[in-house]
Amino acid sequence: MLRLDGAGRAFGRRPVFSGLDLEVPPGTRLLLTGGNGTGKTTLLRCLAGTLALSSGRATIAGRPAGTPAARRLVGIALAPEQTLCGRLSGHDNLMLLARMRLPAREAAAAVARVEEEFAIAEYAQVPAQRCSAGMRARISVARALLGDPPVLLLDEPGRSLDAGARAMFWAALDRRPGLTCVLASHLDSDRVRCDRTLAMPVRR
Ligand SMILES: Nc1ncnc2c1ncn2[C@@H]1O[C@H](COP(=O)(O)OP(=O)(O)OP(=O)(O)O)[C@@H](O)[C@H]1O
Repeated sequence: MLRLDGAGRAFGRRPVFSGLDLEVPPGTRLLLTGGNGTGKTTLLRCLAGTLALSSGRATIAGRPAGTPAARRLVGIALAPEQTLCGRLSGHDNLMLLARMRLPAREAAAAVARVEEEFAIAEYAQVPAQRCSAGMRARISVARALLGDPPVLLLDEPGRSLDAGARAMFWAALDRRPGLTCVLASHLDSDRVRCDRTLAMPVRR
């Protein structure tokens, strides 16, 4: 479902990773681990297509990462507390993406479903800029699931979530067994929820 062939990314002359080969079969949950600055976010951004690789190739179901065909297959929550439109309510943030991803007649039902899954309803009408970091993270992760994309890319989804919200997150993933998921996390509790681990190498 997701593939890297000799993938590398550098900033200036400084490589973050290089020569990375990876194959993630459909339905796999891959955990990215590694200390601060080892390149987890950079790799996720290259898979999402918001950052280009410096070398090699990344594909989503055979489509080059970043192309419209690949982006349509991917749900993204890369900075879960920061990527909402602050002036819009959580509900309107969700509706905005639902309308882009789904036929108009399906958008409201899809939003209602994720609002229920993440218990968002009670603050769904509050502007996102007045929500707490954890509330915004819930909305962002819920948003990534809209339209049931086959691939999910998540950067530390549990960082701001309380224990209950983390349980909701994993339950939502368990309800979607075919989903291919790559997530970066520093939490030991996430390791047992994933099938495979990729430890980003430390560079000096
Ligand atoms: N836009 C950028 N310009 C220059 N260097 C960058 C840029 N973005 C990231 N880097 C560098 O790339 C390296 C990897 O950063 P990245 O954010 O991918 O690490 P990470 O593993 O996600 O870290 P953390 O666990 O702290 O979130 C770091 O050395 C960082 O300074």
